[in-house]
Amino acid sequence: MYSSVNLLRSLTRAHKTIQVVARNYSVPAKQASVTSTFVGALRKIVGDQNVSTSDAVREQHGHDESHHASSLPDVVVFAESVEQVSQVAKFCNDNRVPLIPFGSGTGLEGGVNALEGGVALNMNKMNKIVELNSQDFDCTVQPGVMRIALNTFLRDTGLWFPIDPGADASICGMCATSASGTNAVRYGTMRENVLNLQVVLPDGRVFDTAGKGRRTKKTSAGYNLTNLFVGSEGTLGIITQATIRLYGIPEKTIAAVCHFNSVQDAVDTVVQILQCGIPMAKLEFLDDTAINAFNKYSKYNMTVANSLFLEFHGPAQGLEDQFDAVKELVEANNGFGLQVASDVDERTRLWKARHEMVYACTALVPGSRPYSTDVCVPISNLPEVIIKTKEMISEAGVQGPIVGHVGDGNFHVFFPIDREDKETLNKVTDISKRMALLGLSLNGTCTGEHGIGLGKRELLIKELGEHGVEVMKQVKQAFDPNGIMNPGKVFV
Ligand SMILES: Cc1cc2c(cc1C)N(C[C@H](O)[C@H](O)[C@H](O)COP(=O)(O)OP(=O)(O)OC[C@H]1O[C@@H](n3cnc4c(N)ncnc43)[C@H](O)[C@@H]1O)c1[nH]c(=O)[nH]c(=O)c1N2
Ligand SMILES: CC(C)CC(=O)C(=O)O
Ligand SMILES: [Mn+2]
Repeated sequence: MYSSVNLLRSLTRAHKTIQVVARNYSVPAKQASVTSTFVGALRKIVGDQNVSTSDAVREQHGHDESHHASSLPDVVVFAESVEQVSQVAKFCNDNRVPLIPFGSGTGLEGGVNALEGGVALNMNKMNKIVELNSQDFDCTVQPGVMRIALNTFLRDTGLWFPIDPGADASICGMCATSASGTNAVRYGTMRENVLNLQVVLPDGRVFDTAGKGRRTKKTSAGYNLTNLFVGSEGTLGIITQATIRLYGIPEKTIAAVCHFNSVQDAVDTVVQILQCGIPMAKLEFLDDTAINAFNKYSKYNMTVANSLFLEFHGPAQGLEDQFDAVKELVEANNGFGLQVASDVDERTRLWKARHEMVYACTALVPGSRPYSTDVCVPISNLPEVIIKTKEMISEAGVQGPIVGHVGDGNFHVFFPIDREDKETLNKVTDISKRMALLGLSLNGTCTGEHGIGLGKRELLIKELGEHGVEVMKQVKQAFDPNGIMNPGKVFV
């Protein structure tokens, strides 16, 4: 094990030595193929039962939930301990074989697709909750712990972990993609909620990004290595443990929906709610097309219009006042049909249906897969991007329901795509690119929460500029000089 300070020193040294070569950085080609000898050696490290070369298992690990075509790893390894992860990483590194960390495969940008083959590393067997510090509002989990299992475990403690990408993803996979979801407007994203990460580097070194055992809410101790790994998409190292923040389960929750004739009115309402300092837990936008898909798939009969789904969290006393203030703002902006979810079951049903929107949208085109977009802009620019996006969708004559984490200025179009339908695929790819460029021209980002993966590598250059990407590549070179970690992702 290495201390973080040693690691920082070695990175600084590495940085000095790579200054010249980094400009010519490119992911080195795979130098060794995965031979039976190589697989045999992996079996020795993790045991026979934890290595699979079967087609079914490789297929399961060669894709995520996105539209990107599968690319299968040569072999799948199931690790049972950090020591095994370290040995597997070092062995792949020594043999220059690609290593792709696999969480639960729910990503939306092709993050786990094994573009150059190699080893998919599945850590689902490492699924212990290592430590719960309820008085400090934090807990530490292994990489196989899933967010729903964590919240089930926490329920009786009065605490919860609010970051909620619709899918039941692994917490460490959520760290790797810097995930968020519907609660980010109140509780932040993974970036604000990770206190420490245990990481295995490709050369087998193990270190804790904030120092072993540290779990403070704040620190000014040097570079923020924790946030370097949040959003690193498996390209720097393997996250084998995460220490995350927890929150008290709110005493009372109110969910509500309301409707608007224009996108501008809906967004103005949201901006005014935030300006009033009302601490909303969820502020979600669904356009009329999305409500239509929502009604069909989840058997609702909601008014088909641009809509806001809202949720309030807080002490019972005072929450009704917050609701009344929001009601006034909705009405002042020509909103209508404000309705509260009648009970807990109805509230759960509403949010389940919202999280299942991706399936509601793919149900519009039988046999399709979702092609999702993820533009995020400063909220005042949101109406312009959404309105222009709706024009692009309608001009192209494709289906494209829109949902948005509007309180964060983040929205998605879910295009249901039949991959054989090349004409629609081309149109959608074109709209998706134009939307992202429009977002970038309005001070936004091409991805608020799904990551760069495969689909947004060119856009990353436009977003950060040549020097920004070059610096990122230098960081990558320092951690992963042989380019074995998830090659072909993030960078072109
Ligand atoms: C229906 C639905 C709805 C949503 C979403 C998905 C789906 C299917 N998502 C996407 C979600 O964020 C994403 O699925 C998870 O963050 C990824 O977690 P997995 O465990 O599935 O990682 P997955 O296995 O998909 O891997 C994702 C990336 O992380 C890397 N990785 C995984 N585990 C790692 C580890 N231990 N160490 C290092 N690298 C690792 C992988 O190599 C890959 O590059 C989302 N997201 C969001 O932010 N907001 C949302 O609203 C939604 N909504
Ligand atoms: C398929 C995605 C667009 C899912 C997502 O991020 C969401 O529903 O908010
Ligand atoms: Mn989302």
